[in-house]
Amino acid sequence: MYMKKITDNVFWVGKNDDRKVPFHRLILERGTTYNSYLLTTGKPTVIDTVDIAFAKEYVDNLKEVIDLNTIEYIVINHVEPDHAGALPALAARAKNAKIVTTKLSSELLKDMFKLHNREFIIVHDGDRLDIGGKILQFFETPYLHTEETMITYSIDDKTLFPCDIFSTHIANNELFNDLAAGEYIEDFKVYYKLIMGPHRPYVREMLRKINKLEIDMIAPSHGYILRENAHDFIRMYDEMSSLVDDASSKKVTIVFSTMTGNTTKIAGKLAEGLKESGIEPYVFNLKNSNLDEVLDRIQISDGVLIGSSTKYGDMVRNVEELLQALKNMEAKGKLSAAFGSFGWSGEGITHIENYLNDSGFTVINQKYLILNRGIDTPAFPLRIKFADEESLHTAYEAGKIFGEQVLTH
Ligand SMILES: Cc1cc2nc3c(=O)[nH]c(=O)nc-3n(C[C@H](O)[C@H](O)[C@H](O)COP(=O)(O)O)c2cc1C
Repeated sequence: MYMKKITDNVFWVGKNDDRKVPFHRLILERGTTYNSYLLTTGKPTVIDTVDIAFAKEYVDNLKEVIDLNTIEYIVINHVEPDHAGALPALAARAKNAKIVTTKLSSELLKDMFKLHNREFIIVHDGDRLDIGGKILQFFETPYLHTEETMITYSIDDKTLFPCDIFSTHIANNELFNDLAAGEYIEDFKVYYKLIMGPHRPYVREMLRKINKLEIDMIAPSHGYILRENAHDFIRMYDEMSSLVDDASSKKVTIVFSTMTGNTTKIAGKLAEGLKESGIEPYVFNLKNSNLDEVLDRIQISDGVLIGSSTKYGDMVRNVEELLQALKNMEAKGKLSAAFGSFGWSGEGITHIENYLNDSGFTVINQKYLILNRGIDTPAFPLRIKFADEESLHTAYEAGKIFGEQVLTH
């Protein structure tokens, strides 16, 4: 009863959780499943585990269907404890198993579950692993749903094990989408919107990777296994991640002041990042711009980036004049962020951010990005020490992130 066949030598060994599950400040009203898979090949392999709350039950069940000492590999696609939570319990019993995962994931798992003495196999995009009768291939899919995430593809079964991607939070015993007792497409879309939507560019990247694969079945970590019309679900992700808004209709203004040109370079990189996300920004160096013209432009913008280098613990004077003037503007709904070059303390950038907050702009900073995208990125306020090449690249990335926020706001 416990182990359910998916396809040749591939079994579901997960947990159906029909409680109202608290998760990411939501209550999953229809419950969920934690789908773990056992591949009974020459080198038996487990793909993902179950929620940490069910670790003991999971291992007790699994040992009834396989000698845990024979498990060769435990593939971990994503470290969150609703997937990897039973790893320590399983690894303690499956003593010969090597843990197959990405480099970042291995570091997180070691720290989170004290697995420092365990053998890991680190895989990179496109790497393959022979599990004795089947070949698995791995693809890094960062930020879907967190930075370390990857997906596993069984070449022989034409089956994708994408972990959170293509999941649905619905407790069920039917297992397959063609057997679903009730409606599930809406929940599938809601899941996308909440978990994948904030990482839209990464969804596009993932789709480019899997489009090259032959896929008959998608076996995610939550909800139904999609064996009927698997491609319809890929198409839905494609549609939902395509921008509804025309990027060219979104307006972003970059305004800055500089003493020796370093902040000019940062503004240039931000502009490049914005262009990459599809937005052509207006860029003003305050030294040779008309303030009224700058204000008019900000008035019609969806987002504004304001920068200054730090001069004697402050921003450059004309930036403060601009910020004073912005206090009278209807800023509600506009996104904004601060940036600038500094030498040792960088107070100017913090002063700019304070002004933006006080004026009613929605300020993009680490707190905003953690709460809205679930990632701990320090993209903004963008503080660059002088202007070396490496840190200028972070400005380019920050430009892309800002663009994405504007496009999806
Ligand atoms: C007159 C002067 C005052 C400065 N004061 C500070 C300061 O108080 N704190 C700081 O972090 N950097 C300070 N710096 C360093 C600059 O912020 C740093 O060189 C920065 O890269 C300059 O960027 P910019 O070329 O865009 O003006 C100062 C530099 C100058 C020339």
